[in-house]
Amino acid sequence: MINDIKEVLFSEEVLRSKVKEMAQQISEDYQGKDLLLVGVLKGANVFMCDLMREISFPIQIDFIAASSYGHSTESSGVVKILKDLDYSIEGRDVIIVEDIIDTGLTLQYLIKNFKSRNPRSIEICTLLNKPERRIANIDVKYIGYKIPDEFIVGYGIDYAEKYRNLPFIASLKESVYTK
Ligand SMILES: O=P(O)(O)OC[C@H]1O[C@H](OP(=O)(O)OP(=O)(O)O)[C@H](O)[C@@H]1O
Ligand code: HPA
Ligand SMILES: [Mg+2]
Repeated sequence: MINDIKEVLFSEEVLRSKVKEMAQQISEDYQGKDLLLVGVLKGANVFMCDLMREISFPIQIDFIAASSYGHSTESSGVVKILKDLDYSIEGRDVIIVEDIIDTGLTLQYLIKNFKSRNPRSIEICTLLNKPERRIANIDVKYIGYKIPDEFIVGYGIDYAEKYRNLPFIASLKESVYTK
């Protein structure tokens, strides 16, 4: 697995302190509110688990599973919902938690879908933002890092369903996905 890595972009230690900082900001902004964090599976799984444990008051969580990349490094442009939310978000203060925003097509679809369910408020929190490839314009309140236009893996993020279990975030050697 390590032989497939081009460069480590964010180590475990660096991620830990960034996630803590993001959770502290959310804790300040949402203190006294009835916050629901919605993780977008599968990619946001690891980030969501670390983020929620650094939030300083009781929150609720839910997950939606959405996929548009499949086994490719390019978005198919079609967002498939593989698992919907378990609970209603009507009247709730919702933060959608994403691992990465690339073209923005996944979030464009999810935000439209969520808004039709009448939440009280809806904001976005993403660990990574890759603005160079953006197709859909998304308003993002919480961003961990801006990253260059490279295909990355680790900390929940996959290529062809693999590498999610790397504890750090890294770029992948092009030979891995061009062969
Ligand atoms: O901004 P976009 O171009 O839409 O890309 C971002 C989305 O792509 C990835 O999901 P993917 O479809 O790979 O599903 P996964 O989370 O199960 O890996 C990632 O987790 C985001 O949800
Ligand atoms: O760079 C990426 N890596 C993995 N999955 C992704 N989904 C959107 N962008 C990426
Ligand atoms: Mg993926």
